[in-house]
Amino acid sequence: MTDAEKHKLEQRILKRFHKALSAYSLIEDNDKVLVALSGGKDSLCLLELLARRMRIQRPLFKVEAIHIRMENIHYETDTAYLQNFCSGLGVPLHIVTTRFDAYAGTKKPACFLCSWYRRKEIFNKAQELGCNKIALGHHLDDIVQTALMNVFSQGHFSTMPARLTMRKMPLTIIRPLCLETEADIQALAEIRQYEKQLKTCPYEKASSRADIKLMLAEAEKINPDAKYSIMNALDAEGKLVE
Ligand SMILES: Nc1ncnc2c1ncn2[C@@H]1O[C@H](COP(=O)(O)OP(=O)(O)OP(=O)(O)O)[C@@H](O)[C@H]1O
Repeated sequence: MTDAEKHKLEQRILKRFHKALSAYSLIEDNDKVLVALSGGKDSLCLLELLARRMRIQRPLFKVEAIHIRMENIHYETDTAYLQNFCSGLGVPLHIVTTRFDAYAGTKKPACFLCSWYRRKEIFNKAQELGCNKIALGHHLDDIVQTALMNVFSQGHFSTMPARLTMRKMPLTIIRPLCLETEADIQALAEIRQYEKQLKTCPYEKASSRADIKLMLAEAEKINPDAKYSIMNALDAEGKLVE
């Protein structure tokens, strides 16, 4: 990629990030945002963008990061790398270790339990740290794929919103990458040389998300803007703010 192409990519990512912040009122003065950092390209990109934005005068907000280690899942996350990454951005990192029992009297799949216990730790830590917002690294492709999966399997038009105010906790979930494409984030990850984390989860298998991705690629042959069209429909129906 030439320097001019890199510059163009960075400008597009920044523009979409700022558009998401203002269109869905994601950040306000005095917010304290806890970024959920998995170590994957999406949340690394999210943390970089929020940490840089934090240094600008308005709005005045603080950023911290959390990484959850699941003791019983052998994710080889390089925590020293995450620590360095956060230090370089001037962001405190909290590493929390937890575990779940995949066989304990429940028929819920391991992936559901893992994600449920991870969220629980993130919510608890956010409240302990006095954070009012939690930022997740989902991007436009994730949001559009989820919408299609919900239409096909759940019978309703809904998705992961850009901003979700929790009813039972004083917390708001935000997704500042909601207008970024996965391809752009992937390209940025290559430019920045984000370290790839080794995932060796024993429960991970081909998901229905992979099938939806293929289907969406087919739809893009008919209309290259198909995913933006689905995103516009979600926006028009008020599905991106709850
Ligand atoms: N172990 C973790 N610790 C903290 N946050 C996490 C962890 N795993 C996932 N998350 C948060 O949940 C989001 C979605 O998780 P998912 O596993 O679907 O990641 P992904 O689409 O592969 O994104 P990423 O590239 O950030 O890993 C992540 O972007 C991150 O914000």
